[in-house]
Amino acid sequence: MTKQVENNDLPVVAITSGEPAGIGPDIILSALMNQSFNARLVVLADPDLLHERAEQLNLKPNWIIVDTADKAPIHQLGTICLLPVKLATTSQAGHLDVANAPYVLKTLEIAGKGCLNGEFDAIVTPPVHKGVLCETGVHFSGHTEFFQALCHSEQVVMMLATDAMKVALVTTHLPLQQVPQAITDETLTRVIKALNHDLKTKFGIRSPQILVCGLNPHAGEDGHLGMEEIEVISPTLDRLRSEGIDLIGPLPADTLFTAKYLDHADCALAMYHDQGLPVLKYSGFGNAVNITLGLPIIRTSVDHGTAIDLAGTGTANDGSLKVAIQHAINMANNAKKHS
Ligand SMILES: NC(=O)c1ccc[n+]([C@@H]2O[C@H](COP(=O)([O-])OP(=O)(O)OC[C@H]3O[C@@H](n4cnc5c(N)ncnc54)[C@H](O)[C@@H]3O)[C@@H](O)[C@H]2O)c1
Ligand SMILES: N[C@H](C(=O)O)[C@H](O)COP(=O)(O)O
Repeated sequence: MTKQVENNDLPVVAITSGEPAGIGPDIILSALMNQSFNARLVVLADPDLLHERAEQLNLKPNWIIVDTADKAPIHQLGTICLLPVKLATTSQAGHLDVANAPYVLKTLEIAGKGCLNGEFDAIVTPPVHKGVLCETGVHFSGHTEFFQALCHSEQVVMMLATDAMKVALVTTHLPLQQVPQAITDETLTRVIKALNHDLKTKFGIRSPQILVCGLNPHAGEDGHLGMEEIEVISPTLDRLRSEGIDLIGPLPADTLFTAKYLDHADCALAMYHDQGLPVLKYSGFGNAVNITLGLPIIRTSVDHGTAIDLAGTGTANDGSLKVAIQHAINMANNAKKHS
């Protein structure tokens, strides 16, 4: 009886399979066989895909198949609990096939809707291949934007985190050419408010200090190297400071990511994807988590892509997936405590 109560108290975490031809299946198998998690983990995948990849990698997990998430047991080392979703066609490691794009999207949809209706407490997403999903004719920018649309969230924020630093982005998967127009007072305000809110609520930081990058080299060099800092970023930061948010910047991005600043702040906010993420990945690739802030649900992911070149070889590092699963569990436990 006691056991039953404990079981039901633990969060149910959906883990999607990601791109079936990539390393998603490999790292799911390896992470769940090598680390135990105090949660009920449900992998949304085609059982044949996982069985075949396990065979290819010479792994022999104990399989549990459930038809509903509530039947998922507490994770045990070496056990994989599957909620079946059928592939459209057999998938071969290392060979992308657009025919399986609807399968990938289906797993995300089941996870997202299941989280919204309370079936799952959190979602962890191994990597998808954006290019092959776009080949269906429907543009797919990333999980971040997919779950934003699914949850009808006005503003989401992509944040990647290691033990050493957190880096959030104002714009996400946007062509570089479109970035300057996207840095508006309205967007910056929404992003900073969502970031500040979630640093408090999801990370328990009472008064977060956020370092904000400039957009241009040397934060515009007093307008000689670009006007966005003077015309948009500084006035927005000044207004938000007057509302009580602890913001430093805009700082030149090339020196913001140094101990002098990072040691005293809680998060860095970069204006675009490749301004912030290379620094984070250089410092912690393989051990970072990607968290979508601003959603009504909990969603974490890995810090790497599909690594098609490594699928089925047994050489993919599962470190980031383990971190992503643990973060999802922590956040779900935290949310349960405060609900
Ligand atoms: N969370 C996600 O869904 C996610 C994240 C990043 C990239 N992607 C997508 O993945 C696809 C491929 O992207 P990419 O080639 O730019 O990046 P990638 O991360 O797949 O590969 C970059 C390099 O890192 C290596 N690598 C990646 N993950 C590794 C791991 N776990 N262990 C060891 N080595 C690893 C690869 O072999 C490759 O050399 C793209 O479609 C991209 O959009 C998805
Ligand atoms: N920008 C992420 C990264 O570089 O790691 C990655 O593309 C995943 O993004 P989504 O979580 O939106 O799929």
